[in-house]
Formats: sequence, C-alpha cells, structure tokens
Amino acid sequence: MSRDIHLIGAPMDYGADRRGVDMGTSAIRYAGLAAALEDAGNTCIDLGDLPIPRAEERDPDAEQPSAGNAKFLREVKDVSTQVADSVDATLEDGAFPLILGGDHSIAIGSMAGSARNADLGAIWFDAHADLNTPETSPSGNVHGMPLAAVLGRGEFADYEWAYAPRVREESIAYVGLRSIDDQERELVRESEMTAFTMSDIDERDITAVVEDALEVATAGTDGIHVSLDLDWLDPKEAPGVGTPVRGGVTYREAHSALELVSQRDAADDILRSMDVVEVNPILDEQNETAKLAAELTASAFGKRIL
Ligand SMILES: NC(=[NH2+])NCCC[C@H](N)C(=O)O
Ligand SMILES: [Mn+2]
Ligand SMILES: [Mn+2]
Repeated sequence: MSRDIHLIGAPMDYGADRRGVDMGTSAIRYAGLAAALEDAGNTCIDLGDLPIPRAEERDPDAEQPSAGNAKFLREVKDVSTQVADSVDATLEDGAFPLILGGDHSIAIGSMAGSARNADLGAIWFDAHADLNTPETSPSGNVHGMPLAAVLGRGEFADYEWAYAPRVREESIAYVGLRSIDDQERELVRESEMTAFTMSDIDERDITAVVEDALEVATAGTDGIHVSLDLDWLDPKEAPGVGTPVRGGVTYREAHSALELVSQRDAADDILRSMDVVEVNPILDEQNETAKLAAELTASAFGKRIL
C-alpha cells in the first residue's frame, strides 16, 4: 500500500527520567527516514517539529490538571493536544500521520487524534505495558501511562485531551512485553487487552504472534495505530533507549513483525497512524538505534529485501 505520509515531530522528553529523548526526532530524520519511505514507494512530507513548552517558563497561576504523582502533566497536556490536532488534520487531508518521538507519552496525542473520527485498534510493540495510572506509577513518568490515558483510566477519565473513547481495550494487543510493574501486572491481567509477552514469542514465533495481534486490533475497528517503542528490541540491537530491558526481540524478528503489518495493510488497508518513540541519541552508539527506527518504519511501509 503506497501512502502519502506526513511526518510529525514531537520532540518531547517530559514523560521520561532520562533527558535527551527529545533529540530522537532529529536522529531518526538524520538516519534517512524520509528517503527510505520514498524508496519503498511512498511519498513523504515532513511537517517539522511541534513546539514543546519550556517547563521553566510556566505561568505559576495557570490552571493545570491535578496530577497524582504524574510529572509534567501540564506539558504533556499541551503536547498531546498539539499532536492530536496535527494527526487529525493530516487524516482530514487524506494523508498518513507518522509521529516521531520523543518519549512514549506522545502516543496519547497520536491515538487521541487518530481515534477522533474512527474506532481505533492498536498494536503496542514494547517491553513495557505503559498502563500505569498516576496512582499506580512507581516513577511518576507519563511515558509509562499512555495506554491508561487513552483508555480513560483513573484520573485520566476526567481529561478530554487524553481519554479517547473510540479506543476499546479489546482492540489493543501488546507484543513483546517483559517488564511490568507489580500493580501494573494486575491491571494488564484484569484488562480486556491481549498481551503477547516475550515468552509467547519464544514459544510460537514472531509470525504467529503478530498475526494474532493483527486480528485483535483489526476486528471491529476502522483501522489500527501501531506504536513502536524502540526498547521493544533487545538492548544489544537498540542501545539508545532510556529504559532498556534485556531479552527483547532480535533485529530479524522486528523486521519480520513490521513486514507482516505492511503485508496485511497492502491487502486490507488497515493502517491509520503510527508512532516511533523512545530513541535517545545521548544513550545511543553512532546513531544505530535511530537507524534501526528508520529501517523498521520503512519495513512497515512496504520496504522489502527483494
Ligand atoms: N515507554 C516507556 N519506555 N515506558 C517505561 C515505563 C517504565 C515503568 N513501567 C514506569 O511506569 O515508569
Ligand atoms: Mn513504551
Ligand atoms: Mn518501553
């Protein structure tokens, strides 16, 4: 499926503890993303980076969301709203929104925007479940909460900029989970989401797991969002991430997964939006994680070996 892709940069790092993930948007561009997408038969227009508020310049009197222990929620709200508006405008133009992070909190805006006028499924390629609420989060970092936010869990139910009612739990599939906080584990178990862990990939192989994930996300929805957190891969392949976890997918498994997404898209036009997050150039080695992010994204948009 050849697409008119609009790149939307969200150089956000307020959702994570390790600074530097805001430079991920430049690093992924520098790694040749736009050219790789065009080589794969798409057109690509870069809309540039959204302006990120400076926390130092906060108006102390301005109203802010109450936050539990969620850090920088005011900045997250600002960025989420901008991302959602930009995603929605891109879809209205008939183009495909590809959002570059930034930390994973930007997925709140990606999904909220993509689900404004559609029932949206999602595949979450990640080591982490990102389902903490401000009440359960051990860190207070919003990059560990985006799914709770769009599902309107906990205090997110009151935030219209976060809660996306057209995203239903039963249409979300995790692929590659291996690091879940204690309270979060209960949330995942009790949810209607489908969770494929690394153990499932070991047992059944990546192809079978991704095919099942595609079924979950496409059944009864108008399209799917793909969220690619680079810490999904093993840190040996993707060292430039803030929360690395051993035992992730290999380089080939990752390509194979995204090739499957693109094959299914070619057949059934399933893809609606995608984000690529958590590339941290400060922690990277010679930009290799950003290069991997660009390559994997090209695989999702039709790049093939032959
Ligand atoms: N998108 C990410 N890298 N998320 C990591 C989350 C880590 C941990 N579960 C937390 O809530 O803080
Ligand atoms: Mn994540
Ligand atoms: Mn992660």
